[in-house]
Amino acid sequence: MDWKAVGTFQDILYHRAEGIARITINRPEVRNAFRPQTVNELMQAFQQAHLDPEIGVVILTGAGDKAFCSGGDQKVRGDDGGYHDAQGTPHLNVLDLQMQIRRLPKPVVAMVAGYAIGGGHVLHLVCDLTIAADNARFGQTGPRVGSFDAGLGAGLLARAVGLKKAKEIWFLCRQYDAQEALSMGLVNTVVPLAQLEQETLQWCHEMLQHSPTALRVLKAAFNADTDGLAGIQELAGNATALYYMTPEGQEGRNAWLEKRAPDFGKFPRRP
Ligand SMILES: CC(C)(COP(=O)(O)OP(=O)(O)OC[C@H]1O[C@@H](n2cnc3c(N)ncnc32)[C@H](O)[C@@H]1OP(=O)(O)O)[C@@H](O)C(=O)NCCC(=O)NCCSC(=O)CCC(=O)c1ccccc1C(=O)O
Repeated sequence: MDWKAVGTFQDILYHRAEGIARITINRPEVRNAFRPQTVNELMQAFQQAHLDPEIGVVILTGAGDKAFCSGGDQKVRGDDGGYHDAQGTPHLNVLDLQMQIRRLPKPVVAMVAGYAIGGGHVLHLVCDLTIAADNARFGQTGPRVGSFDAGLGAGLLARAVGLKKAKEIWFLCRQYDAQEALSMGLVNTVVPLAQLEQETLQWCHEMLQHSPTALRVLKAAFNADTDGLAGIQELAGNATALYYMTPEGQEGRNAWLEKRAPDFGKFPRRP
């Protein structure tokens, strides 16, 4: 793959090639923990991938082979309700990033080598697919380090692995290896570390062969019940976009622009 770097970031890397965007958390010295700067840059990169018509699939990964992401950077966690940015302002913006990944109308694949822990574990969870290296380790640490994600981190985990297992993961704060993660339905496949990128790209290329609209609507459908009315809004937005592409939808707009009554009678009432 002839990856091309895009943009200038401090905490992440953004590459694109052959219809795939690869977004890398680039703080290996702290096992790719995220601070507000990291989350802001991730949100910029995901927005770029969202708007880029040449991108059909997005990979989220971490730099190096020791960690995908170790969650919120505990060294900048303040006492005032969040993680401090360079100005000392507290943030909890990883929740916006989680929703942005879910609302991005293209498949997002977590490519996990090493630790996916704490908020980093939730990040892989909110991705559509997870390809794990055989050295991957998964777990939540919140109750041990004075934190919890009672939103998607709890609810989505329960949907993925079942309620009892999700409670075990959160209440005991154990770590699980890649094979255990596979057997509980937390990841899609496990491959030797040396084959991680190749395997992930293979999955991406397979998805790129398929109808982008079908993948887009399916993703919205899979998220709709978990996200409640906001999920239905996302799913329904696809219906509106498709309706705008029909002569029937266009007749309403054209009639209004032409200052005449719309003629919807010519459109069939399909059974
Ligand atoms: C990940 C480990 C298991 C890796 O262990 P190991 O390989 O032995 O490496 P270490 O020697 O421990 O670490 C190397 C180096 O990295 C630093 N580091 C590791 N993780 C972090 C981190 N999360 N923050 C800051 N720094 C980190 C470590 O200190 C070392 O550096 P030194 O200079 O040598 O000290 C292990 O490292 C580990 O267990 N890490 C901590 C995992 C953890 O507990 N993460 C935080 C969980 S809480 C969270 O993620 C918040 C989620 C959240 O953001 C959120 C949740 C709900 C609502 C809102 C929000 C929100 O928006 O904030």
